Amino acid sequence: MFIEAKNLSKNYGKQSAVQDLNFRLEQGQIVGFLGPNGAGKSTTLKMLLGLISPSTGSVLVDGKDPQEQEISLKKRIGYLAENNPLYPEMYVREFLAFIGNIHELSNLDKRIQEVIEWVGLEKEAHKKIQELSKGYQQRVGIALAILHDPKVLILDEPTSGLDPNQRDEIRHLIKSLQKDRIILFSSHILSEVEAICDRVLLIHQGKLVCDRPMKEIKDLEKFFKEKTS
Ligand SMILES: Nc1ncnc2c1ncn2[C@@H]1O[C@H](COP(=O)(O)OP(=O)(O)OP(=O)(O)O)[C@@H](O)[C@H]1O
Repeated sequence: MFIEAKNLSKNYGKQSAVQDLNFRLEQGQIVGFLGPNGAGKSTTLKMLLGLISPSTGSVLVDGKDPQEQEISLKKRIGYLAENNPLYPEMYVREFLAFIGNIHELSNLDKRIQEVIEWVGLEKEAHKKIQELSKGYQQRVGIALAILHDPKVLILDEPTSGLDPNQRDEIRHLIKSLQKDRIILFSSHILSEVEAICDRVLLIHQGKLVCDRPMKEIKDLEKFFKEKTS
């Protein structure tokens, strides 16, 4: 499986949000997608998911346009949105079952239990989502993203709102999912990107200003500032 952006651009009215991006993502890599506020990260992620269409250029998932094969593609992609939209009135298990049914998963109870343990929600799983702390709500979002065992994980700031211990746990979790998957995640926490990513895509004012292996970048914070100021 691969995801390819080819001359990808998006304008909102007269404003250009993303300009002429080119990159290719392969399985087995965790790729950090970085950039200052307003650089165009969420816009790019939404185009990769087929949620919004490019103004020009294209996204290819296994050589196909995600907008033309929306349902089959959704089965292969897990997405944690930046604002992590959840149903606050639902209980954790009820919510995961609701989503699992949409994905038509078999052995759903077993899978829900597995995912709940995986993201460390055992003690909170009997609660309504609105009763959970921000960090635990974030874990529900991650449980949701991985429930159907997708081959591609797109995570928009997965550790926002988490304390340092929780961040470590989620980091290990993401690492454990690396094999055979494409994982793309955006984060403003550069130490986390340094610890977890194999590769860094850096976007500034809608343009890709770096696509490099993490090991070639000595000090990511310094590098980020040099490229984006
Ligand atoms: N629906 C929209 N309509 C108009 N402009 C938009 C829309 N969504 C994003 N933009 C603009 O496009 C640019 C890129 O925004 P985007 O949300 O992709 O950036 P980002 O890198 O994800 O930022 P952040 O780190 O702050 O979340 C910004 O100037 C933003 O105001």
